Amino acid sequence: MNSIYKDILIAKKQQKRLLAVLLDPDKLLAKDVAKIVYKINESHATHIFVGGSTVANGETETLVVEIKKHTSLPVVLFPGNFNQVTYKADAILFLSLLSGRNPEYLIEQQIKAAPYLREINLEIIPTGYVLVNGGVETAVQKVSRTVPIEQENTELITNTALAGEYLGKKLIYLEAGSGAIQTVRIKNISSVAKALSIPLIVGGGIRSQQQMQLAYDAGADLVVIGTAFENDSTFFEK
Ligand SMILES: CC(C)=CCC/C(C)=C/CC/C(C)=C/CC/C(C)=C/COP(=O)(O)OP(=O)(O)O
Ligand SMILES: O=P(O)(O)OC[C@@H](O)CO
Ligand SMILES: [Mg+2]
Repeated sequence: MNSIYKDILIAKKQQKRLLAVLLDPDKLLAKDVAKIVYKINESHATHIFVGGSTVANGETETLVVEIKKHTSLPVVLFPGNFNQVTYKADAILFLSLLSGRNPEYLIEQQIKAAPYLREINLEIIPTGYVLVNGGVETAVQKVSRTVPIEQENTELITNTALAGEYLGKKLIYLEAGSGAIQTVRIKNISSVAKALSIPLIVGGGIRSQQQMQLAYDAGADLVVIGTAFENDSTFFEK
């Protein structure tokens, strides 16, 4: 029970760098799953995240089932909506969008998911989700109808993440948004990492090994790669 979070904590303590590949049920065709997951197995990835900002009912479960046929990596839900919850995954990032002021994504979605989560045996990882300006209007921003925090406002970014920890979140996910032009600035990653004692996830717009290294060096415990691998399945071979 709760082994995925425990493993993240152990990795953090041992200063092991974690890497999640984000697979979007909206974009990945069932026929391509085996090939794609094979590439992930061959890479340094430690986790597979599954989720999207806009995913039709049932698509997430179908994809998770297909992924699990081909890997022993933990499959973690990263849902944009409560309709993406499925017991077929290993864990769920139980997100609350702390940077936004839309009650739907602060608490309503979580209330909608609760009765189903009660019935199933899915590891729940309370996660504070902090969206910063990635230089374009990203899908998360559009769907959630919230304003990201400006990257210049390191203090607000840091205090938001810290408030998440004090609220009892087990992880903070610092996000520039999928396909961001500007990744989360190093200054912001390091400021948040210094303030937190819980593990820090960083994602959004990371497109090179160098950007990954910089994020880890600044204090990210887990880096998420979505678009770069979506666009080039040889990304991790480089
Ligand atoms: C806890 C439960 C059940 C749901 C969480 C609901 C919340 C708070 C969501 C946060 C806001 C949100 C819409 C997050 C989306 C996260 C996500 C999966 C982003 C990936 O975006 P893509 O779908 O890859 O965007 P593109 O299609 O533009 O690449
Ligand atoms: O698709 P990219 O830009 O890699 O972003 C990954 C993830 O942080 C999006 O929520
Ligand atoms: Mg994406």
